[in-house]
Amino acid sequence: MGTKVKNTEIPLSLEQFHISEDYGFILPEPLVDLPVYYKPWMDIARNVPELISSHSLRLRIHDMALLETHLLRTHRELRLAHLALSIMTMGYVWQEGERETVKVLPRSLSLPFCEVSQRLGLPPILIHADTVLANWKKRDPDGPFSLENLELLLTLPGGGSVRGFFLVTLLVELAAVPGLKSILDVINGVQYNDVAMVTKALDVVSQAIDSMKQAFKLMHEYVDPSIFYGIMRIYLSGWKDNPSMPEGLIYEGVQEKPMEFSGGSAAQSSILHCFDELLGVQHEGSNGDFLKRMRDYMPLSHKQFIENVSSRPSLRSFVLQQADERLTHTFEHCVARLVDFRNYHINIVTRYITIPASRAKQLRANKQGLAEELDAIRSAPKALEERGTGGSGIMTFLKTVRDETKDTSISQCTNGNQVSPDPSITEIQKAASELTIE
Ligand code: HEM
Repeated sequence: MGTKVKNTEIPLSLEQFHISEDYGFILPEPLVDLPVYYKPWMDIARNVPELISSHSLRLRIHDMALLETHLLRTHRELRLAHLALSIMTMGYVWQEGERETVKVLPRSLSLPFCEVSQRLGLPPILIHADTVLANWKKRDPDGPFSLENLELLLTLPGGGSVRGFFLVTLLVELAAVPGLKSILDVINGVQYNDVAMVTKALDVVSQAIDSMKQAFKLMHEYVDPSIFYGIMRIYLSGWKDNPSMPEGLIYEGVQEKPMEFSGGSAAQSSILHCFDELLGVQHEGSNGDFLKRMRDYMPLSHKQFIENVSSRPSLRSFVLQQADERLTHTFEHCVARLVDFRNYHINIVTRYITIPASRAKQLRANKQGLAEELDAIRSAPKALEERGTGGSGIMTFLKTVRDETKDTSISQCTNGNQVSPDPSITEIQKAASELTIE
């Protein structure tokens, strides 16, 4: 079973890593407001889209008072403060698009943002744990956890598509919760040599990955690709490996040297990292480095949970050792579901980034198209055409990560576990190839 035998005596619980039994990595019932002293932040943070469209957000932030952070006491207060400061920061930096970026984040934002971030162990930039995990409330508190009954606390330019993007991702996180809980049973089952327990728990993980894909499908209904590409994406972008901010950003009053941070991306979601570690998926080279780095953009206790799962005895070795037909089949099925999820993700990325990027190039070259479409695409950042908001070169990265997942299969998918492409996927890929993507 290799060299990874550590931690075997310590029973693992979600609670010790601040992971909720009901909500997983989602912050349960985030606060909707901060103590009244922080009204100047919340007044601006609640109006970021309007202030950007009137080009007055930067002015408002220059006039904003420098507030102390010691009155923020609880974890949930700190999370809401991080969300509010991150939304203001992204708006401040990208207010005028990629052409007129700033070099310095003023001290009224940079000082409290860095203090709050330090207390949370998070970077001072917008992250998945802000916009998705801690940015929701139920309209009717007794109603269901459904898109119709959910609202964002704070938002960015892009209207209903921003709401759809963050809330659909939230539903994907929620769909993962039974799988997350079953990770503990898999680990215990391996520890006690209980093949039936491992098989049953792995089955739940597979079902959870399927439910995540079902939730993911809502993206098509709630998020418009041209709004996502042309308006929203830039506000999620960071200042690391970003050609439009090659030097990074100076956080005034914190340090004179510019700092570099990746932008917000669901690559910072802890859930797929957990499933990868459980199944033994190995991400090598620069892709592996990028994914590892994304763990520094997660709440510390979630990162520690992933590391703990990774330090447990190898499930894959256990499956090979046991040579139990049902267990092997269940393991293979689980790997195939994860490959299928990543294929679906690749196709979403094709629809929301690759196709609009290709269209943008065409429009720029021909200067022909519908006025509305031209407008949206013109404001789209050129620097992000080939890159993800986290800074990765998108397609090669995503396909390699998908292929590394396939490589975890014991039989290399030779007996009926192949992942058949979704019909909608084939259509999207056909449409994409007709647009001659480079
Ligand atoms: C319109 C919807 C989405 C788009 C356009 C999109 C785009 C991207 C891009 C461009 C990357 C490359 C990394 C980067 O530089 O940011 C990425 C990575 C990733 N995204 Fe998404 N994403 C979407 C939704 C989601 C959702 C809902 C999830 C699920 C929680 C997700 C999970 C991931 C993961 C885990 C990675 C890392 C690569 C991997 O492990 O396969 N994404 N995404």
